[in-house]
Amino acid sequence: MEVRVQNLRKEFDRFPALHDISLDIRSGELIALLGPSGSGKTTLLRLIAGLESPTEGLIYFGDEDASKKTVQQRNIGFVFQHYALFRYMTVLDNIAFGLKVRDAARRPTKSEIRSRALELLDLVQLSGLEKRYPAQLSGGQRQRVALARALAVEPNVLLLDEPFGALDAQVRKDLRKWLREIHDRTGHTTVFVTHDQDEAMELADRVVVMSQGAIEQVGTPDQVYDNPNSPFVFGFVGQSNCLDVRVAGGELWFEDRPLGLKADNERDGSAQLYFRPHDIELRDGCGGCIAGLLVSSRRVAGTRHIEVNIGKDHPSIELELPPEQADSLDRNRIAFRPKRWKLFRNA
Ligand SMILES: Nc1ncnc2c1ncn2[C@@H]1O[C@H](COP(=O)(O)OP(=O)(O)OP(=O)(O)O)[C@@H](O)[C@H]1O
Repeated sequence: MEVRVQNLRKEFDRFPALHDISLDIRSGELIALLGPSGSGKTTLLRLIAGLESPTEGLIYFGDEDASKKTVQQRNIGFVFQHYALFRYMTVLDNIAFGLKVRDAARRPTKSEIRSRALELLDLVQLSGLEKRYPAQLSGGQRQRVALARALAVEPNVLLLDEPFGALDAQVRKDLRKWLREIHDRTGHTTVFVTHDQDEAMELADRVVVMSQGAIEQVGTPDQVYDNPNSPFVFGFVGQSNCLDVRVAGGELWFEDRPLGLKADNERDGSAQLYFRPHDIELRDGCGGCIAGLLVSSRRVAGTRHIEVNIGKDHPSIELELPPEQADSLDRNRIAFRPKRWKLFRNA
């Protein structure tokens, strides 16, 4: 189901947790709400669910105004980071719970409930564990059961709040892939909260980047990574370097040197140059480059990350290079120039 959020504002005791949020979530879409702690992700999720009511604004489910509807009326499926399963119920009973407690008119028969729960258990790849109790499962298995339980009621919208947040890195990675597969099979409109950019980029159809109670950018993972629309998004989604530069005569200058980078349509004045650690080219001589000393070097998977000191008045720069290229550098003089970059003007 399509969900539309219109001009939402939420205050807690006059503290504005969300300012004027508008967002259209398409039917069947998997959307990630991504942002640092306190940016308002969970508050937005709880407003969509009906667990909080907005101070101002509307929420539509399809064409219906759902703003005044209860959680039950909205028919939401939830998975939280620490959403404890019912400890004294078996896995199968946990999954069946939402169907069992339906009012008599909408409740399927006992055998229909059982077969639906078994189907879901199979979907989340836990067949055979139906008689276990939550304490007899791993953390990852518990979250799979929680997802099966949320799906049992055929929710209009599935809301996931850091569902893998408490799990270790490898399990998280596996579950991410698995969740994407389940989503592709079941097609529920899904909103997923995370502060982990890798998780958002890998899983979501679109990413909503939030900061301080507002939406900074909405786009596909490629759009927000390749074309961030603010310094915040550039810095939050992926690694970045930032350098104070000057625009003069359609060119970029760093201190007293031109960088050999054109800024044709920019007015003269100061600006911030953002670029990714791997989007650079090494230079031999320094006609148009940034130069500095190698401070440290560390291996990260297939690349080497090197830190370059470019002068005491500037933050150090991080570059990402193939190990063989990094190892052949003269540590006393690393010269480079961004290949892809973006300029943000100082106000
Ligand atoms: N019930 C509440 N009462 C008062 N303030 C609240 C309440 N819930 C949230 N806030 C405040 O609203 C802001 C947004 O909180 P929210 O939990 O939505 O952020 P978040 O992005 O989900 O953060 P995290 O990643 O840490 O969970 C925070 O400043 C928080 O302190």
